[in-house]
Amino acid sequence: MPRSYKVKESFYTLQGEGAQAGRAAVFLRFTGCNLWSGREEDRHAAVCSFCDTDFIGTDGVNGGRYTQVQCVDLVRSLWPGGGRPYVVCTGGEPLLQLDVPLITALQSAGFEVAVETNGTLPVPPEINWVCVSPKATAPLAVSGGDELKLVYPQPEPTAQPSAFEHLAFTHFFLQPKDEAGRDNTPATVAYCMAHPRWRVSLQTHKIMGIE
Ligand SMILES: C[S@@+](CC[C@H](N)C(=O)[O-])C[C@H]1O[C@@H](n2cnc3c(N)ncnc32)[C@H](O)[C@@H]1O
Ligand SMILES: Nc1nc2[nH]cc(C(=O)O)c2c(=O)[nH]1
Ligand code: SF4
Ligand SMILES: [Mg+2]
Repeated sequence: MPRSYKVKESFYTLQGEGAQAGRAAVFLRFTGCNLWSGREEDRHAAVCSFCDTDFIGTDGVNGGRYTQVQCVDLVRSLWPGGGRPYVVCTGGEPLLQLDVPLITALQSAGFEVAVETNGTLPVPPEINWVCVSPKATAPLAVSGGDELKLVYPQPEPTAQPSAFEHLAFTHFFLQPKDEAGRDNTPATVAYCMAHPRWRVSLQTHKIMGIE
């Protein structure tokens, strides 16, 4: 039996965040995370308590249990043709499942492979674009990549922007934490203006009303 991947959902949209914002991409959202069960009743006790995503189960659009071949076929079927085929692997925590055979199979199908990770797991060097988003007290297992995208603010001393500036990332972004009853954009703008190595990343898909 070939191994199977649990996929919550997969869809074609524009990357909303970070240095690739505005770029067409197939999103491949894997089920499950190591920093939160995904259940609301566990949120208050989770290491990562502000997640904006449902990553439980396989019931989303194009969700299911897929072999490597089926996964690649799904991603390929969602790309419209032309351009620079791009797949963003996210979750949940994609590196609980995304492995080198799937990465290289996606690349053989013509895709550049990006990952959105919380940085607690080793990142296969084969990945073309690495976005790390550190969380609260979760120990970082990653020392570099293409972009570090920190949700801001987070109260923990271990999650302050200054704790990451020594790392080997090309881009350093602060992304306003989306939370009910509070707009974190002004504080994010103020921090970036006072500390110019940081840039603001807005969740532009939410502004545009797309997935
Ligand atoms: C849902 S996570 C999945 C990937 C991975 N588990 C991670 O945390 O990077 C995708 C991106 O959304 C960001 N994110 C999650 N909740 C957010 C929120 N409430 N406000 C702003 N960004 C958020 C994460 O930091 C991450 O950059
Ligand atoms: N459009 C769009 N861009 C995104 N960038 C990162 C996302 C994620 O949930 O990982 C995301 C997402 O969910 N939608
Ligand atoms: S690490 Fe990522 S997927 Fe997991 S709970 Fe936090 S934001 Fe959500
Ligand atoms: Mg999202």
